[in-house]
Amino acid sequence: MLELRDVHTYYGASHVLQGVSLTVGEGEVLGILGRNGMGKTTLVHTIAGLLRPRRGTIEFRGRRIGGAPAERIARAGMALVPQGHRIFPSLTVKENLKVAVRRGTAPEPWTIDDVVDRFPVLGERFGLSAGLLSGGQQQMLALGRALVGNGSLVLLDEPTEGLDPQTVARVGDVVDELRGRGTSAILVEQKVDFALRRVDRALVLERGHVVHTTDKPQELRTDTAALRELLAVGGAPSTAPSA
Ligand SMILES: Nc1ncnc2c1ncn2[C@@H]1O[C@H](COP(=O)(O)OP(=O)(O)OP(=O)(O)O)[C@@H](O)[C@H]1O
Repeated sequence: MLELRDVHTYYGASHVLQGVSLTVGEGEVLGILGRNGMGKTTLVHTIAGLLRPRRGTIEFRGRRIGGAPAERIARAGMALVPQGHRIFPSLTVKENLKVAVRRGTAPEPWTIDDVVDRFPVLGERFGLSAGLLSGGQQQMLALGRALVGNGSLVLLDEPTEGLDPQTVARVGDVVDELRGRGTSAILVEQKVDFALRRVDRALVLERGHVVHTTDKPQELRTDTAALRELLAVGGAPSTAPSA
């Protein structure tokens, strides 16, 4: 589905991704963990085509996409839920969803009704300008927009950031459902326990390098010593069991 080989990304002279290699298989959910500023968003933006890698190759569904424009990558079946819920504030909730709908390549397509069913508050605010939604509601809308885009790979960049626990649980259900529907995903999360509960594999980024990978995320979840070493967490709120 997705393969990165030795990808390097810079901001000007600042060398942020320093040779990242990873794969995401068909229907697989990969977790990306790491402390603040370690390059997670840079990695997701490089995959989605918002940043151009200076070296290395990226293949998506058998095609080289490294350096391709974001629109082309989106059309090829990749959907991004950006950090900081980017939506169209002057469009209504309904319009935001409608303009995002694609037949796409998802194994089991999502409809606007599916999104409203999972996040009823969006249905209640259907005719409202999206800019008037709360931050959490905008995040649900951003996720909904990615879902109805029906890509075969969904990139979720901290989809639970700033959400109340009940909404975090709903987002968790949606991630589980994506996985159940056979859609591949990359889940970037600060909530380590939330992520490790629902990914098939996980990697840890540290200063632009992959310093750890596991295909047994459940084992890492309970290995507090390893978590402390890799992520400097342990007993911190982000590792507390979550839905
Ligand atoms: N537009 C930019 N220009 C220059 N440097 C940047 C830019 N965006 C990010 N960086 C730097 O790149 C590094 C990686 O940032 P990135 O946002 O990818 O990390 P992150 O792991 O996603 O962190 P967070 O969890 O805080 O979002 C940081 O040192 C950051 O300061």
